[in-house]
Amino acid sequence: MKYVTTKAELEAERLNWEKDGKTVGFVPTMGALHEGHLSLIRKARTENDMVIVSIFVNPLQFGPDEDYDAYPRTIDMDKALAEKEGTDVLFVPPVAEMYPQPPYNKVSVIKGTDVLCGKSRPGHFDGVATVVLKLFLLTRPNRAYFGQKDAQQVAVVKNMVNDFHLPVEVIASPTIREKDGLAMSSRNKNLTSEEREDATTLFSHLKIAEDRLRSGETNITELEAEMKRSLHNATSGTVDYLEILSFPSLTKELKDKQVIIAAALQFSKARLIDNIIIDI
Ligand SMILES: Nc1ncnc2c1ncn2[C@@H]1O[C@H](COP(=O)(O)OP(=O)(O)OP(=O)(O)O)[C@@H](O)[C@H]1O
Ligand SMILES: CC(C)(CO)[C@@H](O)C(=O)[O-]
Ligand code: BAL
Repeated sequence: MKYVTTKAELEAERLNWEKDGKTVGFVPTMGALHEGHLSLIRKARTENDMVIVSIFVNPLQFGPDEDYDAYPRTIDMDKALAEKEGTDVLFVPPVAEMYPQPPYNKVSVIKGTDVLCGKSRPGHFDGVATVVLKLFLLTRPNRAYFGQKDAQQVAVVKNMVNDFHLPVEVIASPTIREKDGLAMSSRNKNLTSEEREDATTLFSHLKIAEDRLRSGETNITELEAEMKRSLHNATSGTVDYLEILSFPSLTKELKDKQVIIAAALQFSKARLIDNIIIDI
């Protein structure tokens, strides 16, 4: 595995592969790798000749009171894990390599960003779209792999790719969970042991809502309100949102063939999100 930190080093690798007609799979991450990330790398490994993984904690997608500084950083372990999964290039740019000179131009994403995390974290998805576009242009992948845990992110990135005619296939991969159902997330490291125990209630509430929908519940507003109240009572965290929306359009009106039940819980030092997507 090549460990590269500059655009020039990455480009040198990329040009070699281009010359040889190799296909490229790309897995963007913010590091502190876990089985969720590794599942994406494994998928990329089986579907492409070459695999690029990036680790970059992107300041542009964090709000001023968010956890940019406290975000887990475990680069030595990440290098070993990425190498073990057969990554060809691990791209770990310093902030100045991605954002050399302020002020920064940004991509503005307005589709599907007025709900869920987009509503709670203003500007977050502009930051995500900006860095993902830059990373796509640097890595020029045939396929890029994202986790369904961040379902709104997948929808935003797919819309951007579609609207800007970017020549990349965006592939969404299922959420990998701990044995007790908690979605794996780098931020789980920032939970206290009590918070870790009660974090499982996030997924169990999504499951209850799923069961209710599957058994024919049609009063979505009432179901959301009930689930939100119950989640509030079951956790020491603060319920940021629990919403049931059409997927992938993320509208209240259930116009797509799928529905997303999504929730976010804010704990003392970690904000966790999770969702279940079901066919209707
Ligand atoms: N449990 C998971 N299963 C599948 N994919 C995941 C999982 N967790 C993260 N991913 C995906 O890995 C990619 C990189 O995510 P990121 O580095 O932010 O990790 P994270 O664990 O989601 O961290 P965070 O604590 O920020 O939520 C994203 O596409 C994300 O959706
Ligand atoms: C896609 C991403 C790497 C962009 O910074 C990030 O939002 C993430 O890790 O999900
Ligand atoms: N995986 C989501 C990135 C973020 O929360 O900033």
